[in-house]
Amino acid sequence: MTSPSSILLYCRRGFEKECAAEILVQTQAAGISGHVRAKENSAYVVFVAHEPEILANRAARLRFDALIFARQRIFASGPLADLPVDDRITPLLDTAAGLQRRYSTLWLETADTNEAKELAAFTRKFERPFAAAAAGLLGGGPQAPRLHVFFLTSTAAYLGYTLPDDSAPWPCGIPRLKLPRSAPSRSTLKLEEAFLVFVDRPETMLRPGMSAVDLGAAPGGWTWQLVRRHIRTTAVDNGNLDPALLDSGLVTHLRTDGFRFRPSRPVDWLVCDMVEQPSRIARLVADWAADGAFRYAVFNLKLPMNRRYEEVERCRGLIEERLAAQGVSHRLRFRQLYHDREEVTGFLELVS
Ligand SMILES: C[S@@+](CC[C@H](N)C(=O)[O-])C[C@H]1O[C@@H](n2cnc3c(N)ncnc32)[C@H](O)[C@@H]1O
Repeated sequence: MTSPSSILLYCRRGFEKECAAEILVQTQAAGISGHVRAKENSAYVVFVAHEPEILANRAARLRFDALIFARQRIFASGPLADLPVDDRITPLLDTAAGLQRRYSTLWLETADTNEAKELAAFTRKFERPFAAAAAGLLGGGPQAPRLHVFFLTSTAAYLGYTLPDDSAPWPCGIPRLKLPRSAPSRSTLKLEEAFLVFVDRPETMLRPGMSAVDLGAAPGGWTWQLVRRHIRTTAVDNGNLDPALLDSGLVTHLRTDGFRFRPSRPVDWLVCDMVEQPSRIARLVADWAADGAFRYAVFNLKLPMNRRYEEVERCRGLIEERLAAQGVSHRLRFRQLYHDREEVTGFLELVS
């Protein structure tokens, strides 16, 4: 078998620098030396390992969940350039057979840019003959690695694999969510995606009858997601809420300052989408957590234009430091969701 030479990461267009910085930090911590190729606005980044065997041996130390800006992370070979137009299949199959014995499924992908999307017609046409030729390699069962071919052009591609329990479960790392007709804002998709990404035990973590506070709730897209799950919600915002939410009987609207409000009793969920300095939001969440005022929190950090990775790490540090001082066990993660723009979403779970 051949070791993958690279780590291919998909990210939001314009966030290549952040994605590159974090994979360098993560690989360095794991003792994997290499360099990064990141072209501005390409929506992907490649970490090239100087010694592929070391990458293969230490890959398990690189948890996908720990990355913030990567939508997907693939252990890859390539790029395979100059694929012959009359037979792209043979070199791709040879490379796939060298990396893993069997795969569960095949995903043909491109970067999330308008230019790359023009390749979609090509990949759609190529998929069927390629899948037929790869049949012997596919069918490895749901836990087997997924085979990814990431086309840069119709004759150049990276080829690699993801492990189902340590990667994003969607092609291109993008969950295709439909905006529900009755939701009061597009923002609703951010919380829906956050639940998909962070909530690993929905039956216990999102139960009907639970309680929540939504800070910066108007017009109500996040509250809508909570109400949909029959969670009693205190929605805090000076702005107006969609009247249909109030009619649900599950929502109390308070026109007050989200930085001053505190519930009289701990709630199950704190969600927060106020437009404010990230460190101010991080301190607020840390304050609530230090008092045990929630079990789970989802909060959005609007990022400044510069030093975005550093800013998220600073916010992480603020929360970690505070909770360490209080001796509060917890799980803290950040992810730039597909529905996030110049922002990332945090998730904090207090562990009893
Ligand atoms: C991005 S919007 C929230 C959208 C909402 N999550 C949704 O899905 O419809 C930000 C909201 O935060 C509110 N906000 C900003 N600062 C606030 C504060 N200090 N207290 C309460 N609400 C605040 C604004 O009034 C605004 O409605």
